[in-house]
Amino acid sequence: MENIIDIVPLTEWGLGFEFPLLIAGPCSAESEEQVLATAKELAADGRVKIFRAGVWKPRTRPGGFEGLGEQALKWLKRVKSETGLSVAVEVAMPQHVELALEYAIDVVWLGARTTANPFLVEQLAAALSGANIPVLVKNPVTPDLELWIGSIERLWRSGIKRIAAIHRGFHPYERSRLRNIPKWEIAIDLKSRIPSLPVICDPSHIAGKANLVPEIAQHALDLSMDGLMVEVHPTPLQALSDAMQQLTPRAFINMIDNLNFHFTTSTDYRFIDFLEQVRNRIDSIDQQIIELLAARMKLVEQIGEYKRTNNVSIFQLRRWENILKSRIECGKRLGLDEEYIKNLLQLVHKESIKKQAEILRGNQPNKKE
Ligand SMILES: C=C(O[C@@H]1C=C(C(=O)O)C=C[C@H]1O)C(=O)O
Repeated sequence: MENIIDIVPLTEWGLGFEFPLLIAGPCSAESEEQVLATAKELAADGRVKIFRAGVWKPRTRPGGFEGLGEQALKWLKRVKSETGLSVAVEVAMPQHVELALEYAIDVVWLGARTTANPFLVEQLAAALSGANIPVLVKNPVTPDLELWIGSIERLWRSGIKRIAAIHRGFHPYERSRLRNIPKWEIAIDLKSRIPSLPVICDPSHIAGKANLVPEIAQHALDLSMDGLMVEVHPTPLQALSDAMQQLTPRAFINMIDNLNFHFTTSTDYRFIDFLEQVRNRIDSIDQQIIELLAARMKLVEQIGEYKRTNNVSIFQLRRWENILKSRIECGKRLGLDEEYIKNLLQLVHKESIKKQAEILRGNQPNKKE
């Protein structure tokens, strides 16, 4: 991957954005009244900076409401002039980009199905390259970080420097409490891979149900996400798309009032001192964990040598079951989650099997083949 280091921070996008960036609006633009009423209520509150509305809707199955296209872009132009909000739409084809630019749309986003298609992203990147317009990139439907980064990279290579990612969760296949599996670790990994990239959370698509949206939005803020994109509709249950997950403007404003917006860090010297002291202790514990893992591996190697001499197989089911059971019980007594201990031990066991396999094949452990 090329080093993407020059993405413009949100606050310098020139559209009056503050941190965290709040984007809200209906899933789909359905009528001029619906669009304007929602935008006016959001604008009056003052915290939302971008009004979103889908005008081209890529539907999973044919026959659903596919958006009103150019007609709806005219309404968004009115939103802009009457409320001062910036306006954003999803684009999925180069023709969409052309029309969006013609109607002076301020920001566009690529949807989850588009991000997953490198040919399409390449075409969109070409269509957007001279436009000097910010582009938001939703994660692909599948939990594939490389594909997400690939789309961002394609846009960036075509000269777009105002880019943000939108984390909208991943397809769960089976029914779950949430509509999409968040897999927060992927959003965190993206942030570590491209530190200058703002990552915005879309709690509406992760939650799938209006009453779960605030919980997801709070979690995103707890993880230092740079903004929220939320679906807001004046009468959600009558919405032509995503009826279950949209909030009324009132409910949205209420949610924002009650969210805990954290600072990314603190300049208070007591906080800095405290953090440093505790982090020093964590550093020392991590050092000990690694030393203990190395000592454990030495013993595993001894067993491996002995198994080789005595022609005994590497994997020992009974012993492994006992280890899992006793360590999980021990962890539970100390307040540690069963799944956490299990995952950790599986990692340790996998590595010790690998080491013993090397020994059995006659290779020196640690020696490169
Ligand atoms: C080390 C051994 O070999 C394997 C590795 C184990 C471990 O890492 O603790 C446990 C059981 C075996 O599957 C052993 O037999 O004790």
